[in-house]
Amino acid sequence: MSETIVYTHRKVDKHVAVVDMADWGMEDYKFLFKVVLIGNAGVGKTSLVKRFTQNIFPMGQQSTIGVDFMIKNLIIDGEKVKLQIWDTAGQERFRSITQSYYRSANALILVYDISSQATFDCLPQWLSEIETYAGNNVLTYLVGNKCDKVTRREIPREKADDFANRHDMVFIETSAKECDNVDQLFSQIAQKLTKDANRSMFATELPSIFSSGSRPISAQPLIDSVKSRCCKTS
Ligand SMILES: Nc1nc2c(ncn2[C@@H]2O[C@H](COP(=O)(O)OP(=O)(O)OP(=O)(O)O)[C@@H](O)[C@H]2O)c(=O)[nH]1
Repeated sequence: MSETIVYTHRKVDKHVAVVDMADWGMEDYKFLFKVVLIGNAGVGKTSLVKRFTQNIFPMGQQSTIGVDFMIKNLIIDGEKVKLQIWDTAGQERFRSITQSYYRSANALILVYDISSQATFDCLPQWLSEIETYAGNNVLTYLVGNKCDKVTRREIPREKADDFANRHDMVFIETSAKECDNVDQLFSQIAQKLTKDANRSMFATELPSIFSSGSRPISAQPLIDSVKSRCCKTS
């Protein structure tokens, strides 16, 4: 497992910019969110992460061994947010290692390959893994990757959309190769998590530890600590 910090700077839309580490101090951010990618081997998890974090699509990508992680900084509506992106191995033999990363995830990205029926057929198994190992309120996205393979499509978009709706997931199709919807995927997740974390803070009227110069917050422990305080005082 290795931590890689990558330097890129671009604007995704009027709300979100992916920014260079050099612009911030290491501890200078409001929220830290953990995002974990899961799904069968070869669906393109590593390629999605590399496209988002480094804006590259390396040919001949090696299979992931265990887990890998990357950090990316974003500015969401003026707030500094750090995404810790965990890329897990799809191969069955790593399953017991990768399962241990679900619990602390703020968001899960479940990936299949739109040109492979087999990867879509495995989704119920992945959902049962999520149910067993992830937290209750984890934000889950279903991602149909390789949407550039138009003539080899095996899963109609509507079928996947329907599956996602039935299982309370947000659905999006991407192409790591063609850079389709990849920034949108990660920035939508970061925006939703930021909104939810801000809402939780506001609802519980936390003291003003978030004013400038405050220490960074890892979103899940923050929300947990807010909940436990509420219980004590009520
Ligand atoms: N056409 C096309 N090929 C892709 C795309 N994304 C990934 N690939 C290819 O699919 C293969 C597998 O990609 P990976 O990113 O290694 O897949 P993975 O899900 O990380 O695989 P594991 O690490 O084994 O779990 C590679 O040959 C990639 O080049 C895509 O969007 N379009």
